Amino acid sequence: MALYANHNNRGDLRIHDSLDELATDLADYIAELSEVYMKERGVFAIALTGGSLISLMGKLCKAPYNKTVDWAKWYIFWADERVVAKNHADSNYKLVKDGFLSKAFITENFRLVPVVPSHVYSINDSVSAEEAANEYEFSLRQLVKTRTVGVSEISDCPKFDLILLGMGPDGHVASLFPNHTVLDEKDEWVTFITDSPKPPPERITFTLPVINSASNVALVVTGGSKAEAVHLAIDDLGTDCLLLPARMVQPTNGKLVWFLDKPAASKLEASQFSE
Ligand SMILES: O=C1O[C@H](COP(=O)(O)O)[C@@H](O)[C@H](O)[C@H]1O
Repeated sequence: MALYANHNNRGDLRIHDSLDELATDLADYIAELSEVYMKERGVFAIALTGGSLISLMGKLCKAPYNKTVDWAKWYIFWADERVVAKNHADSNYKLVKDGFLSKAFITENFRLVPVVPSHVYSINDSVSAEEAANEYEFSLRQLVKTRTVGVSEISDCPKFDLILLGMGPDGHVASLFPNHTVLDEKDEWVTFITDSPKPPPERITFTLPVINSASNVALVVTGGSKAEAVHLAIDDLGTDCLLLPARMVQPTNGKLVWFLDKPAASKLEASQFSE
């Protein structure tokens, strides 16, 4: 049985007994949002990351979602990407392609589920990290102009319908690492780093203003190795943990949801949220 709770100011918590249960809930959540924004805007702009999140999205490629989701209206982006070739084992694009997109094309019944290839916005992997970030931001600016991606009501930032993030045991989200100057970036939408503490070193990443302008942000975090970071990111602990990247995810006009398994949620102070 999943525990659905709301934390005072850190969003909704969905704590699951098993990864299978979490994956079903995540697929339901994404499919529901896809339908909502399809009706509201005619398209669904979703940004993914890499890591363990992608295998947890796998159920979307299976029944009933493979038939109910209107894949042709999806526009897919990356909230962070490693600056490596698209066929490199470290590429977040490759992870999504192998673990999700390629499966979305061929279903159990061998019927096509058409994610339109031109709606898949991967980075240019043949230029420097700086150029790749600039090019990615340029593409985004064109898509915001045409409102394929919405725009924030309070800044010129893109307003993604959904940004799906994982979190590392150090509390990093996308490629925003603890104590890194990238956390202070306020002007750019997409920036780059060349000194990631987690390999590979060169990455591009959405900045916090872009993440926090989204209509919906989901943090999908599993495993006991992340329990301490989950505690620091969610519980009320005074000012000490405010600079943890995951804690800096605070959608201004959007909704934040945490998908956790029990080991990841094991250090949460239950008194701070209501069921
Ligand atoms: O390096 C990265 O790590 C995070 C977390 O990955 P996980 O495997 O611990 O879930 C991921 O969200 C990010 O996209 C990736 O570049």
